[in-house]
Amino acid sequence: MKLQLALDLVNIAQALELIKEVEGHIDIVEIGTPVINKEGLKAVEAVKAAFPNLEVLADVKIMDAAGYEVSNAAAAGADIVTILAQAEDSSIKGAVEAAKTLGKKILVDMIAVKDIKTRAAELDKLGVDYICVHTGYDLQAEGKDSFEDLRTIKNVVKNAKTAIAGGIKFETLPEVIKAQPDLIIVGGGITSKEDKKAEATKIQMLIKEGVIA
Ligand SMILES: O=C(CO)[C@H](O)[C@H](O)COP(=O)(O)O
Repeated sequence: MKLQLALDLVNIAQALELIKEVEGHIDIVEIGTPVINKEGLKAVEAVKAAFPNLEVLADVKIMDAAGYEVSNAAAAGADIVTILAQAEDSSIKGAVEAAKTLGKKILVDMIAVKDIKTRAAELDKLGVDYICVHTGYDLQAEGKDSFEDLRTIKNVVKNAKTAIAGGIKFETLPEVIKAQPDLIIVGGGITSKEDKKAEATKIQMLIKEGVIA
């Protein structure tokens, strides 16, 4: 199980500062959609230039023109690029093809998908690298989470790695670990804390132990 830190509510300078604090305790850093929408792919460029040894995910949430979008994110330094599960199959194929050519990976975000089981099985056959269940901020505010969805995709996904995102924090981590995803994505659960390094350390240790509550 790997830990991905999601950075959503920061500018480039704040992102660089924050990563410096927790660098040794995360596997992947995500440049979140709000950051890319505000600052552009230069946010990805800046992070990759400053932390070349860290895997960088560009959360561009592609919906169309997938090959082109993947190429742009890859050129900026992204190692992993996101596409929405609700994109056309031809877009998913385009993203996978471009990523393979460029030596990059595709993470599919299942946000807002109604039939998780069917779509996850389809995406798995299309050759994506990660399938990620995700409760976005708007549903988190209604008290929703993705724990059940994670168990669902774990039962149908045979080839891709599984991931989970959305409101995960130290206190809810045991529930996530129980389902054994390959990748756990934590944003506010680390970035909202006063001592981000201490929180990332605690979370990383729990993940490494693979503790099952
Ligand atoms: O993709 C996102 C929002 O669309 C976030 O990066 C993801 O939800 C993780 O952040 P948090 O742990 O704060 O929910």
